[in-house]
Amino acid sequence: IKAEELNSTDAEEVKCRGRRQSLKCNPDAWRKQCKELLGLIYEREDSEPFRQPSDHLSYPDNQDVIDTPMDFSTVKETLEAGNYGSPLEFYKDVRQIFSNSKAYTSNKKSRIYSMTLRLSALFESHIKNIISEYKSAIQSQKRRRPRYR
Ligand SMILES: O=C(NCC1=[SH]CCC1)N1CCN(C(=O)c2ccco2)CC1
Repeated sequence: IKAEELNSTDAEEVKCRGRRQSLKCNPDAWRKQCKELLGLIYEREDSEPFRQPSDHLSYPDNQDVIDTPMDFSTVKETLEAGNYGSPLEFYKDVRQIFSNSKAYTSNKKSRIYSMTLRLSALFESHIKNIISEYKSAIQSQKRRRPRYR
């Protein structure tokens, strides 16, 4: 069979078989990429208030406003324990951190809330292609298996 006779999915699959470990085709590459992204977030001073669970003593109403507390140390532990099945689950938890802060803050000008705006701009600019590379790696790994009904 000549290469040009392969359809695009086959060609993609053949290409991926050859380059299994490359970023494009490795469906597990996202874990390392998310670890690196977390490192970037930790480097930012803006992440300081979000690296540990908010202490309910100084923010008492936090509990009733926030039904899913989340912070970057929890995300880091979950990622390092291998308890995220995909970058989408990682994405969901990180976005929870930002939405909690938004839900909690009384005014949009609050210092802490403005920190989450900068952090989420950084986060969104990186997570986008981690997720799209993951999705295309999954696509190219899909072998067409006959579906037995
Ligand atoms: O207490 C913490 N973090 C843990 C810390 S900070 C240093 C010691 C332990 N917060 C405060 C509440 N949070 C907000 O997003 C917020 C929005 C408007 C006002 O507060 C989340 C972060």
